[in-house]
Amino acid sequence: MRYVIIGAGAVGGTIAGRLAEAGKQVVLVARGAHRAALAEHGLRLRVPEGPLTFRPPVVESPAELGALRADDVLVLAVKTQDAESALRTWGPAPVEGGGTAAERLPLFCAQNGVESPRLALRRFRHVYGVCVWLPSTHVDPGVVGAAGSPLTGILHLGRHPHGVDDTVRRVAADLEKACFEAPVVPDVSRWQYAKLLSNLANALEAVSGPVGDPRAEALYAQVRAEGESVLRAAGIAYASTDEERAVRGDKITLVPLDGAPRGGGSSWQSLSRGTGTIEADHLNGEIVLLGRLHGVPTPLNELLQRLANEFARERRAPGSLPLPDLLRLADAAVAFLQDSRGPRSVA
Ligand SMILES: NC(=O)C1=CN([C@@H]2O[C@H](COP(=O)(O)OP(=O)(O)OC[C@H]3O[C@@H](n4cnc5c(N)ncnc54)[C@H](OP(=O)(O)O)[C@@H]3O)[C@@H](O)[C@H]2O)C=CC1
Ligand SMILES: CC(C)(CO)C(=O)C(=O)O
Repeated sequence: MRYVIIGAGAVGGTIAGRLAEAGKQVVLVARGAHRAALAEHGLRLRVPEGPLTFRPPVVESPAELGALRADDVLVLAVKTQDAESALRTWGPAPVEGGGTAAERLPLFCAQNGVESPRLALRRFRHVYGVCVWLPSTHVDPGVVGAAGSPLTGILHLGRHPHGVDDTVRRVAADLEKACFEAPVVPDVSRWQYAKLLSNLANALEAVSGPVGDPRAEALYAQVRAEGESVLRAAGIAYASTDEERAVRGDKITLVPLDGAPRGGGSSWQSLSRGTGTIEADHLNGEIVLLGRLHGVPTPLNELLQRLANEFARERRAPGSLPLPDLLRLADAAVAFLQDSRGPRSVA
C-alpha cells in the first residue's frame, strides 16, 4: 500500500514521516511555502530520538501525481475548514485501471471533530474515521515536530460510521510498525465524540493561553458539561473519560524537542501561524449546532466559537485575552442566557 497524505502538516507530516521511517511508501500533498520547503529539503521531522529527514514525492494536486494506484490509501489531515475543498479536488482523481478515487480508494480522515467523515461520505464510498491523539507541531515550512515518547500517538481507527474491515486492519498494522498504537474499533465515532469534548478546550487555550490555571480548568469543565448535555440530548454515544484513560494511560510522555518547541494545541498553532482561519466552527461550533437542533443552550461554546473566529480573522496573537477578561465574558454570556429565559420570555 502507498499512503497519500493530503495535508502534510503537524499530524499528516508526522504520520507520513513515521510511515516512511517504517519503510512504507508515502506521497505528501502540501501547498505554498510548506510544499516548496518539502520539495527542496525533504520532510524534516523533529522527534524525541532526534531530527529525521525523509524525501518522499511532494505534490499539490492529483494532476501532478498522475493516476493514483489501486493500492493507494488516502489520508486526509487538513484542518476541517479545508476538508471540503480537498475532497472536491481528490475525489475525481483517476485511478489506474479505471474509476476515481472517490469510487475506489479508502479515505482515512485523521482529524479532530466529527464533521469530515460525514462530508467525505457525500463523495467517497470507503470512508474511515481516525480518532487522533497525536500532539504535534507545524514548526516551520518543511518542518514538523511530535514530542510523544515512547509512542508518537494513539490513533483509533474504524470504518465510518461503524464497522471494521480488512483495509482498516492493514492500515492499523502499518501504523503499529510506525510508532503508533492503532486500535481497530467497531465504533470509531464514539471515540471521536469523546475527543471532541476534549477539543472544546482548543479555543479556550487559543484565546487565553494554556488551561493550567484552576480558573481556566473550571471554565473548561463548564464548557465540557455543555457538550455532554448536548450529546446526551442528541442521543449520541461517546467514550467515557475512564475508557479514554484506560487506553491512553501514561503511554505517551511529552519530551522537549531540540529546535521544535510545542507551541500549544492545533488551534493555538493556527493563530500563531496567522493562517486567518481556525477550526472552532467545527469543534465548539459542532456543540452549538447540536444544541440548537436539540434545544440545549450552549452559551459558553458559542462565546468560545465567536472569540476564536475573531482572533483568527483579526490575526490576534494566541493567548492574548487575559483570563480574567475571558471569565467576565463567560459570566456575562451565562447571565444573559438566564435573563433571556427569565419571567419576560416565559410570559
Ligand atoms: N496538531 C495537533 O497536535 C493535532 C491536530 N489534530 C487535528 O488534525 C487535523 C490537522 O491538524 P494539524 O496537522 O495541526 O494542521 P496543520 O495546519 O499543521 O496541517 C494541515 C496542512 O494541510 C494543508 N492543507 C490544507 N488544505 C490543503 C490542500 N487542499 N492541499 C494541500 N495542503 C492543504 C495546510 O496548508 P496551509 O498551512 O497552507 O493551510 C497545512 O499545511 C485537524 O483536524 C486537527 O484538529 C488532532 C490531534 C492533534
Ligand atoms: C490535545 C491534542 C494535542 C491531542 O492530540 C489535540 O487534539 C490538538 O492539539 O488539537
